[in-house]
Amino acid sequence: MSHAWGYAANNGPDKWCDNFPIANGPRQSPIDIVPGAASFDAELKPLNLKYDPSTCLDILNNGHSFQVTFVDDSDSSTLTDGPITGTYRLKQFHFHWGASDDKGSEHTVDGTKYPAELHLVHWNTKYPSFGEAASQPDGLAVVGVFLQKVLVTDLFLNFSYFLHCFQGKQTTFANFDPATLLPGSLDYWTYLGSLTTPPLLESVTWIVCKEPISVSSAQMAKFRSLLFSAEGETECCMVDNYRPPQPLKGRPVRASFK
Ligand SMILES: NS(=O)(=O)c1ccc2c(c1)[C@H]1CCC[C@H]1[C@@H](c1ccc(O)cc1Cl)N2
Ligand SMILES: [Zn+2]
Repeated sequence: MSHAWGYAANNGPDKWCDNFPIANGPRQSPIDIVPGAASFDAELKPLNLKYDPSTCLDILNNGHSFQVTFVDDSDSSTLTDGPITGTYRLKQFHFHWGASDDKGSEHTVDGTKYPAELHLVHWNTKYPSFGEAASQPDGLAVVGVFLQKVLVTDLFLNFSYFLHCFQGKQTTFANFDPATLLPGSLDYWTYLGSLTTPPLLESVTWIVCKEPISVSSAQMAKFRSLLFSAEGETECCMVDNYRPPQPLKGRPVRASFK
């Protein structure tokens, strides 16, 4: 088994460089987005997200987050336009969140942390597979969406029923439409970065939506009831599974909106 990285003091983000030296690379993610320093680029196209709910496969607690995986052997669920060229296929989505509402997102906006962040992971179909694309500088495109706390929301994250999922637990999960997780406006910031967890590969075109989606405290509580630990291990709640912002190192951040 490769290195047991995690988010604890002994194996968390400050230690990842020991086994993954790219952690100190030139295009690491996440970053703090400073809207005032982003440049509006009129050439940026609107995002074109076409998701087919029937391609939803399963939901898995992978020990770092829970991810909903999609069938990606055809162009059923794709991302096109936006800052990218070509067609990227949806592979999975997952979240990062905090132990309390004052933290949890990976990207921050003028230093502001949101309680959680959704990542919709897509891979460039000019490569034969996700794994191959993940090692290419233009291989992946991840759409990031901030979650903000509201007292009452109609957003029902209907995968919450799987709740007490220990690490490695998997269950079938059909017909979930990820489009229900997108904000009303698809205005975005974009920059070249990396995976935010090991192997921290510098293969991601990041597309971070300006508008958050709403999540209730009940739904946040459900996220926080998940476990990092496997069955039989000492229970360890899955919280604070976020990497803090990394140095921009001179990278431009473009905005699709004025
Ligand atoms: N936060 S994030 O959006 O930057 C993000 C996006 C995709 C992936 C990761 C993190 C990490 C998380 C666990 C696996 C690893 C990666 C992967 C999966 C399976 C593989 O075969 C290879 C790799 Cl690299 N997938
Ligand atoms: Zn992520």
